[in-house]
Amino acid sequence: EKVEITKEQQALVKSIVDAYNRHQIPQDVTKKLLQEQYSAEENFLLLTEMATNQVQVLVEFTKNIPGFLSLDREDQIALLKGSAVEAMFLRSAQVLSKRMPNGYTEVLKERVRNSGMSEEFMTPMFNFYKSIDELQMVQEEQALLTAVTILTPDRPYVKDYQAVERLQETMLIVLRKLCVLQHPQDPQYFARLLGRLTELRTLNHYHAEMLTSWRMNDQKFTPLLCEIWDVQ
Ligand SMILES: CC(C)c1onc(-c2c(Cl)cccc2Cl)c1COc1ccc2cc(-c3cccc(C(=O)O)c3)sc2c1
Repeated sequence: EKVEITKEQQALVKSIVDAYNRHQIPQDVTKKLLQEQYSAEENFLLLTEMATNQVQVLVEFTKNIPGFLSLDREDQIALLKGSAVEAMFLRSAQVLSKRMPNGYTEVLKERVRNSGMSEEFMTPMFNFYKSIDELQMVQEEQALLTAVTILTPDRPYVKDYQAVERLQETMLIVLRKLCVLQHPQDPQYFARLLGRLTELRTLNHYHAEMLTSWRMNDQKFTPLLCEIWDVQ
């Protein structure tokens, strides 16, 4: 059937993509990834700094998702806490995708591989990065997929499930249309995109274990990360 994006859907995509591009980790922070020496301690510190900055970026992006600020305040917090790790996997996946000649791909991969993280998390993590890279998402899809991830209604402690579901539904309808228009040769593209969200959920589980294994070696996180990940 002829897929058409309505005027208000176009406006929705524009506001989300603009927010996605407007809120990024400042260059003077990310360029440290290129400059600092390589040691497990230094790599862990840098990744901690990046994650902390990324959470701040994520909060600003989320506030620009139409309808988010009209949700119950406590639900807003529950959605951010529940989706932070998944949103950061999506963001770091974009940075690691070879398609973006951003100069960070190799150094970030190197630092993640040597940051005191145990081997058992590397495999699922880098499999995810590979599966995201294969999708070759355009920025509209990346921005909308991040919004869809944040607006996942079944996060712990969400009270008004329906309100969140309605917002997510709106995003999914637009995302599906974009996928059909952007990848006419691949009718399964949208389904594959949603499959990545399922994979992200499993990474959440690995990440929780990663945090405890890091804490065992008494690695320090920042107050913001402790807050959002309920550690320490
Ligand atoms: C606390 C820390 C040790 C940690 O614990 N788990 C994870 C994690 C790891 Cl390993 C992998 C996935 C998810 C998480 Cl959450 C991390 C590091 O998380 C991050 C989070 C976001 C970003 C964005 C970056 C980035 C670089 C260049 C450019 C840009 C850019 O946006 O331009 C972004 S690096 C980076 C590192």
